[in-house]
Order: sequence, then structure tokens, then C-alpha cells
Amino acid sequence: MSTEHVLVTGGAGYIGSHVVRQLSEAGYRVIVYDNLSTGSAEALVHGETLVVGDLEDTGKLDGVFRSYAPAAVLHFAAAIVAPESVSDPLKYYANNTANTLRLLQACVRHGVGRFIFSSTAAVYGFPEGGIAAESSPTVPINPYGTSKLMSEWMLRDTALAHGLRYVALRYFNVAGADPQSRMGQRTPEATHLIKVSCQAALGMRQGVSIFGTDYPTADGTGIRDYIHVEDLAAAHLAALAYLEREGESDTFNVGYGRGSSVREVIRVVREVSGIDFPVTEAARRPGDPGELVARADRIRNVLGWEPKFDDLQTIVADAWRWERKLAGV
Ligand SMILES: NC(=O)c1ccc[n+]([C@@H]2O[C@H](COP(=O)([O-])OP(=O)(O)OC[C@H]3O[C@@H](n4cnc5c(N)ncnc54)[C@H](O)[C@@H]3O)[C@@H](O)[C@H]2O)c1
Ligand SMILES: O=c1ccn([C@@H]2O[C@H](COP(=O)(O)OP(=O)(O)O[C@H]3O[C@H](CO)[C@@H](O)[C@H](O)[C@H]3O)[C@@H](O)[C@H]2O)c(=O)[nH]1
Repeated sequence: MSTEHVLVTGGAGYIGSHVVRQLSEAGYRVIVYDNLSTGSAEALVHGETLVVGDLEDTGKLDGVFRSYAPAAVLHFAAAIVAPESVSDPLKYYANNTANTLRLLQACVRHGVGRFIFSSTAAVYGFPEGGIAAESSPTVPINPYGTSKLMSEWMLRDTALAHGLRYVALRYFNVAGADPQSRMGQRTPEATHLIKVSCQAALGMRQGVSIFGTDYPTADGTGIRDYIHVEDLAAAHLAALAYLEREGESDTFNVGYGRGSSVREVIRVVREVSGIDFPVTEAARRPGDPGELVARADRIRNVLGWEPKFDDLQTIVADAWRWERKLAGV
């Protein structure tokens, strides 16, 4: 049990709010710094301190570091819509890269020793054979991925120069929600397959389009490594514990190492919901790799992370329960 303050940027968002809850339950004193652009104060369920502020506001950020002297920073705040990053790249370099720079400068000014960074499988682009290990080439194919890779590089160099230790976690396809439905993905216009399919089952969308049925995969549709947000959140606590026992800076994939196709996901959402929503076959979405699955052994071996929800039925059931609650049905 720790009584240290930890600062969580973007802690009112989808993933951050799950991590914040788990941190509180583990005894950390959590300070959330969030501009509520996509996050919500309602997602903070244990009375965590919320400072509503933007990362661009370095004066406010400095005030938070002075007031709470956090021992660690977990950095989730970002803009996250990959296609939007193609049409508005500077938004992504400003909010993801430049704001990570501001946060790192504040960490150096205030002597923060531990940092956990939300990175993404998008840094790999189209990995050879559809499987990405941490050592695979990083060749992002959109400004979102590039903005995150640049942040990883800043973090690496800052750590070497200033005695900060970090863990960068490259998330694969995050899905599901708190099993007790206290928090989940709130953005109504989200494009993620599992969320979209649950919305279709609720009649909030006309149906689901399968983007591409001619990939070189068993059923022709795209394959992804879907990870339950609760397991992903637990990976952050494992990373923090690792840094607390003086672990070296490192980068880890967070996935299960197993892929599911679009058709499989839709079949499970139909099964779990009991609703046969319309599905149409459409062209490939530009920039989508056919297969993107993690090599996921390092995080288990080094951080001792053990997933508890590694099952597509469970992920979908929790996502479905959350979507119904959000829709009030
Ligand atoms: N959702 C995914 O599938 C996925 C996959 C890979 C990586 N990630 C990364 O995980 C992190 C969290 O993503 P999410 O899905 O929870 O998104 P989200 O939009 O729900 O959360 C982002 C949070 O950051 C806040 N925020 C954004 N810009 C800010 C700023 N300038 N100052 C202060 N607060 C700001 C938002 O209000 C929100 O609460 C992001 O860094 C994202 O790149 C997400
Ligand atoms: O309506 C839909 C939505 C998605 N898909 C397909 O479903 C799969 C998953 O798509 P989606 O849920 O949109 O996730 P990704 O495009 O794989 O991207 C997610 O996962 C990446 C990491 O792997 C993160 O970087 C991104 O932020 C996050 O959106 C892909 O094959 C898509 O082509 C459809 O067929 N129809």
C-alpha cells in the first residue's frame, strides 16, 4: 500500500479513469489533471482530486507539481483519432508531442523520478507478418502514430539525461469496460469496432460495415489483438510497481498475443446481445493493416503482469453492459 501522490494526466478519459480507480483502490493518492475535452468528472468514482486544466497551461501544471509533489506521473492525455490526425496533423503534434514536451519539462523542473506513458501499436504501422514485437521496426503510417513515437523518443532521451525512469506501454486494441459499469468509453462518435457493434445492437446505428473482406486472413477480415481495459489498467499498476523497485526504463507491448477477426467480433456481439443487427461488407478502410497482433511475452516476464479477462466474450459482455447503461436501457 502506497500513500504517495501520483499525477494522472487525462485521468478522466476512458482508459485513464480505469487506471485512476485501480490506483485509488491500491492506496495511491491520485491527482487527475484533465481539460475534460473528451473526459468526464463522473468517471472519477473514488473522490480523486481533479484539477481541470490543459497541458498547454504550464503555469497551472507547475502549481500542481508544487502543491502535490507527485512521486510519479502517468500520462494519458492526448488526441486519439488516427484518421483525424491525417487531416489535422498539427493538432496531434501540438497536443501529443508538444504537450508531452511541456509535461516532461515540468517533471525535470520538479525532480519527478517515475513516468508511465500511453503509447500505441500504431507506432509499428504494418509489421512484418502482422505480429509486432517491441524490437520490430517503428514505422508509423499516420501523424497520430508519429506524434506518439516522437514522445517516446523525447522520453528516452530525457530519462538518460535527467535521471527519470519510465515505462512506455504500447497498447493494442483496447476494449470493454469496468465489469461493474462505473466507467467506460463515453464518446458517442467513437469508431472502435466493439463499441460500434454494441451501438448497432442497441439500434443507435443502422448497422456495422465490415471494412475489407479481402485481407489475406482466414475469413478475409482484419485481425486485431483486443485487450480488456481492466487488464490494460492493471498493466499500469504493474509498471508503477516495477519502477518503484528501481526497474530500468523500458517499453512494452500490452496485448494478449492473440488476434480476433472482424467477423468473430461481430458474431460475439450478436451472441452476447442476442440481437441480430445488420452487417454490410464494405471496402477496406485506408491505412488499416490486415493483421496487428502483439508479441506480448516481455510484459509478463519483466513486469509480472497476468491478464484476468483474456476472453473475447468477457470483453464484449462488459462493453455491452456499459453501452446499455450509457444509453439508459
Ligand atoms: N483507446 C485506444 O484504443 C488507445 C489505443 C492506444 C493508445 N491509446 C492512448 O491511451 C491514452 C488514453 O486514451 P483514451 O482512449 O482513454 O482517450 P480519451 O479521449 O478517453 O482520454 C484522453 C483524456 O485526456 C484529456 N485531454 C486531452 N487533451 C488534453 C490536454 N491538452 N490537457 C489535459 N487533458 C487533456 C481528455 O479530456 C480525456 O479525458 C491516449 O494517450 C491514447 O493515445 C488509446
Ligand atoms: O465499423 C468498423 C470499425 C472497425 N472495423 C475493423 O475492425 C478492426 C478494428 O478497428 P478499430 O476498432 O477502429 O481499431 P484500430 O483501427 O485497429 O485502431 C485502434 O487500435 C490502435 C492500436 O492497435 C490504436 O492506436 C487506435 O487508437 C485504436 O483506434 C479493423 O480491422 C477495422 O477495419 C470494421 O470493420 N468496421
